Amino acid sequence: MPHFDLCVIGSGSGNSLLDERFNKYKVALVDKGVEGHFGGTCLNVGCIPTKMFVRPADLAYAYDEATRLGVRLEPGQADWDQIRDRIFGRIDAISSSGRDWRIQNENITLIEGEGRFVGDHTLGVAGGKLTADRFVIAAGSRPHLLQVPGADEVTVHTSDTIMRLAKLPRSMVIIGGGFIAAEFAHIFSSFGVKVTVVNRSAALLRYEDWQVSQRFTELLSKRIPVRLNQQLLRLEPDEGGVLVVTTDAEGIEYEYGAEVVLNATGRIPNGDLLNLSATGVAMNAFGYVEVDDQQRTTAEGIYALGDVSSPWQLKHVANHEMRVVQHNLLHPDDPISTNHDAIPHAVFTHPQIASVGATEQELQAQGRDYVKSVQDYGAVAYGWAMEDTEGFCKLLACPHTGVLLGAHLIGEQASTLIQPLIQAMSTGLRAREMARGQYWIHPALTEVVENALLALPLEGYEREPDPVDE
Ligand SMILES: Cc1cc2nc3c(=O)[nH]c(=O)nc-3n(C[C@H](O)[C@H](O)[C@H](O)COP(=O)(O)OP(=O)(O)OC[C@H]3O[C@@H](n4cnc5c(N)ncnc54)[C@H](O)[C@@H]3O)c2cc1C
Ligand SMILES: NC(=O)c1ccc[n+]([C@@H]2O[C@H](COP(=O)([O-])OP(=O)(O)OC[C@H]3O[C@@H](n4cnc5c(N)ncnc54)[C@H](O)[C@@H]3O)[C@@H](O)[C@H]2O)c1
Repeated sequence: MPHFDLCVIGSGSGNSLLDERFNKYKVALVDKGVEGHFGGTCLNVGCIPTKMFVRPADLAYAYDEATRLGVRLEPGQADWDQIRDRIFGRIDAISSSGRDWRIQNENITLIEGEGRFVGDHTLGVAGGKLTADRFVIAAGSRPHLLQVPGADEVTVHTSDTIMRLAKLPRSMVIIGGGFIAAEFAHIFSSFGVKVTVVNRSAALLRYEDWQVSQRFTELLSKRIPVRLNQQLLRLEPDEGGVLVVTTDAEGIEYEYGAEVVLNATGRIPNGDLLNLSATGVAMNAFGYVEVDDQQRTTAEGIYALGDVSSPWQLKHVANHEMRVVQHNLLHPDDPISTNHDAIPHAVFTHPQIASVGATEQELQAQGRDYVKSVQDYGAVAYGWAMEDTEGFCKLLACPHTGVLLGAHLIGEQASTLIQPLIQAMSTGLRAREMARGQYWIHPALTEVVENALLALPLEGYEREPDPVDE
């Protein structure tokens, strides 16, 4: 049985861990692949391809905005084959050169297969077994599969398969109302597909701040049919596609037919498939591998990181945890801890959404003192240029200290505009010092952030009058 200094399970963030500082270690990298590809979710079926589809979708959808601003463009025609092949032509090449590089590394043995613990520090994989002094479990998560009658009898796509469709369908039902549903609803409807979103709860993106969730639900509902409060009953084959059958709270049944169905009902951490108890690694009640602030599991010498142990299920969180594990493996006598404060996220739909810190409903549930401000994009000069009627920046702060508690944006470039607010929350910079301690470029869209900061009704500060002539 081969023995290694270190075994890493998963070629996503786990693969990034193995830089040249690990050259002195004998390493096994075990990976079962995502849809047959090396390199994990983000590269192959996650962040990167989705955003590469969002960009052409934004351009196709810009036709609407251009018309509103007096520019006559032709309605967008998406060349699906060209877009898909351009995106995966680039991504698949990165994945396969990453795999080739690992095969060439003298100190690393790439073992392609599904690993499962069979004993203490012992992994069964590819028909054999290996042992290692240390393990890093970076096994990620997988799409939650629908457990309703008929789900096995029809083709149900997930984010793993939907981006490689052979042709653009005429119609699509998306089941779910979270990140993946929001992003693909924008992508496919911009490309001319008749999309219907069918969601179980009463609002889309319901974990966002309530005002953002409400605004997004309203905006997407103006664009495409959005059906809320729908309990999924069954799936049936239908002429040329699939019939999605649901029921509402009154028990009335509804049928939604489409050429293609996309299941976007969440992701499940992969720890349950690893037989972790064989090596003494515990999972929590939500199915995540239990880790402490140094990313150590309950078993000596075994670390976990990313989606398998992290409820945020975000790539920048997986990367941060990877760097902590990397340091702690290399410097066991001087370990560092993860910092899970002020974790931001963005949803790359239309309009974009970005958020950091607490939502208003969370602050209310915690019974915390807070003040808020909500500034419309349309109230600043760049927002006038855009004739924007949709976007806003909402800030929540401690009324006594001015420390920011949460920031939530919906609108153009929200994922970029939020960065100074993330920095303020990470460094403890207070709202008034942030607003008045630096220049804000005029008339950039960032003025919406400046104005939201100044509009917070903080103790000890008078509200500045709104500028009348800038
Ligand atoms: C459609 C989509 C869009 C996303 N967009 C964003 C975004 O815009 N921004 C963002 O921050 N996050 C986004 N995410 C989330 C992000 O992709 C994940 O949080 C991140 O990739 C998790 O990285 P990881 O290293 O934990 O796991 P992964 O990258 O999933 O790597 C896990 C690897 O382990 C392998 N594996 C699993 N079990 C075993 C086993 N038993 N034996 C051997 N190998 C195994 C898998 O095959 C896989 O290669 C998106 C996710 C999806 C699905
Ligand atoms: N931009 C990003 O950062 C990004 C993009 C995509 C995915 N991700 C990550 O991937 C994770 C998974 O995304 P997701 O959208 O699948 O999950 P999610 O948890 O965001 O949303 C799941 C949705 O499915 C609904 N749902 C669950 N079961 C259902 C059922 N039986 N019938 C109808 N609706 C049902 C839920 O109400 C919810 O709206 C996200 O949590 C996120 O961390 C991130």
